[in-house]
Amino acid sequence: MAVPSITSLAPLADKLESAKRAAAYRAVDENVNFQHDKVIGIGSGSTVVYVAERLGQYLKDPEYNGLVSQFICIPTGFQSRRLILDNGLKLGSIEENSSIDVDFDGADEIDDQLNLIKGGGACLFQEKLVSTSSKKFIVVADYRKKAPKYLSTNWKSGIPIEIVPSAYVRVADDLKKLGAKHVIVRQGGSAKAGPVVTDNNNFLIDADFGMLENPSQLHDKIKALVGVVETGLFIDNASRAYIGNADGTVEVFNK
Ligand SMILES: O=C[C@H](O)[C@H](O)[C@H](O)COP(=O)(O)O
Repeated sequence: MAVPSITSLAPLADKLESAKRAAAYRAVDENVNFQHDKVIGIGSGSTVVYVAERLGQYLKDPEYNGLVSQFICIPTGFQSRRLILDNGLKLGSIEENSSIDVDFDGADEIDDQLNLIKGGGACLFQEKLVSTSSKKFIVVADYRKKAPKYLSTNWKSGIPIEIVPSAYVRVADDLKKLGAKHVIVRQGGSAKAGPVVTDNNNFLIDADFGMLENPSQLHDKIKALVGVVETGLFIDNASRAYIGNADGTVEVFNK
């Protein structure tokens, strides 16, 4: 079956989903070099679902099947592993593929320099490992994610920070000393009594520092704290961002 053209797609019932799909499909169409790319990173979240879906459509197209069936897809967590398998793509590991041709991932917020907040879905460490191992890192997101200028303008729940569980009190205290106004250990809510446990068996802290004029400096300070595994600030990492709008149009921002 030939890959459906973007212009022929029927709109989805939910406009937000249409926006995510439009961004993801176009990002795949414009950033996978089917002749040369061999290793593809597949991130986490609700937008990247459509990236895997689009690659699955290419896999079913006889014109691309021979190439896409040879792609090795590197996941960023449990959900993304399932996305790869459910779309018939070949699952690989970063241990065997430490250089990735192109990585696609979502974001919680994107500033005007293409710095990101990520980790709203608790997947930030593996996402950073994969995105910083990629020659191109393409962000896919819907219209709610673009900050007018600075990070933490729209994303109000704080910077996600993955930490070693035994260090949670110490890291929380140190974050307050760095200026965090509000610090919480993320809880599982009705789905789990107690803290969220990441795919790496760690905890997450969400630390609210207000609007971020210098996210790079803050990232460095947080990263230096004992007990911090990684921060959800992705600095100077993304190559390009595809932002889907409710009307199905997509805006493209380059680094
Ligand atoms: O931990 C989750 C990831 O960083 C996601 O990529 C991020 O939360 C964006 O997810 P969504 O595409 O669902 O907005």
